[in-house]
Amino acid sequence: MEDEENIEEELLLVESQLNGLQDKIKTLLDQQEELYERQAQLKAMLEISKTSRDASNSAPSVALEDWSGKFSWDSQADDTRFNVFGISSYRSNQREIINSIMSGKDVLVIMAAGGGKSLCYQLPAVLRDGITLVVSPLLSLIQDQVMGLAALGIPAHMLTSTTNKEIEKFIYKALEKGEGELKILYVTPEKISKSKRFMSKLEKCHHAGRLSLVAIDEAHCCSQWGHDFRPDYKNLGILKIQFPSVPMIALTATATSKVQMDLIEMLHIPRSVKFVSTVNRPNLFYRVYEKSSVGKVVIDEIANFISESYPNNESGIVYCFSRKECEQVAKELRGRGISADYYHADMDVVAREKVHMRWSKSKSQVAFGMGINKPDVRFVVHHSLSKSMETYYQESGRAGRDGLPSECVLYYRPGDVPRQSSMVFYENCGLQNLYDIARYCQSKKNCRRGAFFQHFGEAVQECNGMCDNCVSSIELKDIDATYHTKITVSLLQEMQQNDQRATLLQLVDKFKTKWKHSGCSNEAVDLKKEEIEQLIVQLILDRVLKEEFQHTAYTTNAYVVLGPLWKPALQGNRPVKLTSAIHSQDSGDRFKSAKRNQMSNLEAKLDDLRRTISSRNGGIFPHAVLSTEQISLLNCHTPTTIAELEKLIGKVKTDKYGSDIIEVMWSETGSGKDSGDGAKRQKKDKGVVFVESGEEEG
Ligand SMILES: Nc1ncnc2c1ncn2[C@@H]1O[C@H](COP(=O)(O)OP(=O)(O)OP(=O)(O)O)[C@@H](O)[C@H]1O
Ligand SMILES: [Mg+2]
Repeated sequence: MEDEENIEEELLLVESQLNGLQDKIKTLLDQQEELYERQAQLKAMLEISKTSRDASNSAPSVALEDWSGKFSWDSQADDTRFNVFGISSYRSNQREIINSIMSGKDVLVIMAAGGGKSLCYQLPAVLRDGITLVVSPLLSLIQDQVMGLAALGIPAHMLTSTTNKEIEKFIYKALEKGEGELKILYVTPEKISKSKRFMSKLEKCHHAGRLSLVAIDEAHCCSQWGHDFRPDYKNLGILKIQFPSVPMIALTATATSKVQMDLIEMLHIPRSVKFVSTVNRPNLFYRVYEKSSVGKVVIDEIANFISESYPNNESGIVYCFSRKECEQVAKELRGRGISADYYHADMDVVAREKVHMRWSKSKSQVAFGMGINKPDVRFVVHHSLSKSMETYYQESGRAGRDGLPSECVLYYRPGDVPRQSSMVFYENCGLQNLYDIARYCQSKKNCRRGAFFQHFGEAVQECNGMCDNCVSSIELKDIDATYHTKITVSLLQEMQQNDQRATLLQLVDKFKTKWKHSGCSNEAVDLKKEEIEQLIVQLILDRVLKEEFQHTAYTTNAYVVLGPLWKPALQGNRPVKLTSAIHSQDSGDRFKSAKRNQMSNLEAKLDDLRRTISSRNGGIFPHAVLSTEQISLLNCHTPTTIAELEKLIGKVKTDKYGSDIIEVMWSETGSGKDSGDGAKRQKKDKGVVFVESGEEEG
């Protein structure tokens, strides 16, 4: 009997030790996974650095070459740039890239969206004799390019599944026999990997010395480490093998060192000359809005945002989670008077072309979907978060490709994270990538631009007040959520012991019930539903919790379970902080819409001022000088000193525009250094009437 008790006691002890050990193993496995990841990155970086060193050793001309020097084609290139493309000067790296291509080198170009990659292969295509082959992943992108080139009078065609027989015949003749006028031929990667007929025509073209250049656009699609892997891109290596003497240019807006390494290897261009430009898009204003859990409210907010900020039919794109959602949101926006068209790559050709044309010609304001190429897109709205920072960078980067100020707005709610995670968890690094962008969205303090620099491993540059967090006037506070975390973890622990699971939203409900029962005697603050969601996602990002997936016949469900670091969180050893806005976004927006169309004199003057400053600063976004919310705030609080102003609009803007703003404030409110003047004071008193301060005072 006693023996049995002893055994049972020891059994319990062993079991609890085993549990502890299993947790440690889990943590170690997670660490191992991270280290493997880092190991792969470092290996890739080492390899790239070796490759470029080998390349420069074996071909010293590459290292010695000055790509910005003088070349025999200079005057012809300048003439084509100006007279054909209508471009008055090169942007950063364009000339060097064109020169290296013209010298017959293979080239790898990493240049931000809208940086001007197309010119880098289109100009050499025009200058060199023969036909340039361009591989591009999306029909819509190809259509845009071909349309654009046609407008410039450059003979360009595309050969895709939608090309009619007659044009196909024309293209094949041009390739095979050099008949007809063809300078640039666009194809999708499937043509290279799947059409033997096409490849044999291309071979003939090359054999006759008429294949002048091969360009691989959106080259990141080659790499499964990239955000947009396309299996057919993997087969493009064949091009360099079959046409070794033809220069190849691979272009992308984003490539981590790992992806660069992959590209060089897969495309067989180890000696390529590499040009890397900054990822910074200084003309884009980035912001994240809190997204309501009520679908209709979100649509109202988007509709308000568009009609208020872009009343003159300026073009924009809205990205949604799924095609179905695109269709729905487009319909609802139309119902609210916004001319919105729904557009995606799989639509039937005629319908797609119609939509595309309407939008390109600015007959409709908003387009939905992907891969649309219009330089004067003034805003890109994300109805829900993208699946990675790279994807977001690329999609939001469709705004302002003409270099003019534009805006990128993402509507975020934590509940959208599991929607995405159940789609991406099976992808290579899918969850890790998603959590990176979730971190971007959850942050209320960090510079949005800084997040891009960090993600792409680039030195930080000035944001210049071009993101919400850098210019925010919303007061933030840190809530101590250590106790809430304990409750969440113990809740999940109990559930897991009973073999139960909960989705994020179910967990929020369970949390609320448990919170009520816990008596609230604790000093911890009561969290709003949105804050609980935010906390749970933060705990997932901090690995206190994690997501687990279960497949059913129709769908994949994401559940929240204990993560590797749940124990210290349960013991309260690691304080958890949640950043919260004292004034919620919502009330700010309500404030804004209440003031809409009722601009006071002061607001009108501040609006003028922001336009003057923006044009004085080379056309930066007026919104970036002072947002409409900030104008309302100034109107309300009428600051008359720099110190007061700084409290309302932050340091960066005050340093830059403070004296101008204060001047307007003084002129309108009659306040200022010399406000001892009775008449001015009287004017100020009048100005204050609308905030009813007189009544309060009296
Ligand atoms: N040197 C230049 N001066 C003025 N405008 C330019 C110059 N080079 C390109 N552009 C314009 O910039 C816009 C974007 O160019 P392009 O489409 O080549 O960008 P991209 O780098 O391919 O971007 P993405 O990654 O989005 O495809 C186009 O409207 C183009 O005409
Ligand atoms: Mg491009």
